[in-house]
Amino acid sequence: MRVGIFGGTFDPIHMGHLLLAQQAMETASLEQVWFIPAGEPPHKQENEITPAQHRLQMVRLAVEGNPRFLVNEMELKREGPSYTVDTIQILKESTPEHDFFLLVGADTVKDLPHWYKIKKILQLVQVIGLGRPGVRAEGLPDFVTDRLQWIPGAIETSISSTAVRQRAKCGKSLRYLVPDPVYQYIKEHRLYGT
Ligand SMILES: Nc1ncnc2c1ncn2[C@@H]1O[C@H](COP(=O)(O)OP(=O)(O)OP(=O)(O)O)[C@@H](O)[C@H]1O
Ligand SMILES: O=C(O)c1ccc[n+]([C@@H]2O[C@H](COP(=O)([O-])O)[C@@H](O)[C@H]2O)c1
Repeated sequence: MRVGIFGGTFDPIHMGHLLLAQQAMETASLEQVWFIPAGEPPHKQENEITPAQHRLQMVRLAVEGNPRFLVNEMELKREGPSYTVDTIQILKESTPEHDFFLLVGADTVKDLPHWYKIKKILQLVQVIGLGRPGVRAEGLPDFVTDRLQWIPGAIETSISSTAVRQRAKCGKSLRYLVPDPVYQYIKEHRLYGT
C-alpha cells in the first residue's frame, strides 16, 4: 500500500494540515495518510508546546470520519527527540509491504537539509511538498530536489498553528480554521487562552 506519513507538532491541527494531506494523497495516489504527532519536535522549544495528550486528541478529532486518514502514536511513546529517520526506519521494518511518502509544507522543505540523517531519510522515502504562501524553498541541494515532488496546481493556504493560537488568545473565532470538533475541544479545555 502507498502510505503518506505526515508528522507535525499539530499545536493545534488546522485546515492547512488537512488540505496538505488531501492534496498529497491525490498527487501521489496514496491509499492512506498517517498523521504522526511529534512527542518532542526536534526544532521546537519543548516548554512552549501543549501537552501531548491534547495535541493527540485534536488530531484524532480532526481525522474522525475519514477512513483514509489515520493517527499513529509511535512518536508520543518514544523517549527523546522525535527524529523522523527513526520513525521511518521503524515503519519500514515493521511494515515492509508499504511504500512510504513523507508529506511536508514548504517551510519544512527548506529546513530538510538540516534534519538529522536527512540523506538516509531520502534514501528511504520520497517527499511530497505543499507550498505555503510567502515561503520560497529555493537553492535546495540536489539530494533533496531529486527526491522531492511539489503538488501541482495545489491550493495553498497561509493558515498556521501560530496564527490559530494568536487568534485564540485575542478572543477571535477559530471557526473555518480548524475542524469544528477541534474548536469545541479547544474551548472545553481552555487551550491557547480561550
Ligand atoms: N498552511 C500550510 N500549508 C502547507 N503546509 C503546512 C501548513 N501548515 C503546516 N504545514 C506543514 O505541516 C507540518 C506540520 O506543521 P506544524 O504542526 O509545525 O504546523 P505549523 O502551522 O507550521 O505550526 P507553527 O505555526 O506552530 O510552527 C509541516 O510540514 C508544515 O510545513
Ligand atoms: O528528524 C529531524 O531532524 C526533524 C527536524 C525537524 C522536524 N522534524 C519533523 O518534522 C515534522 C514537522 O515539524 P514541526 O516542528 O514543523 O512541527 C515533525 O514530525 C518533526 O518531528 C524532524
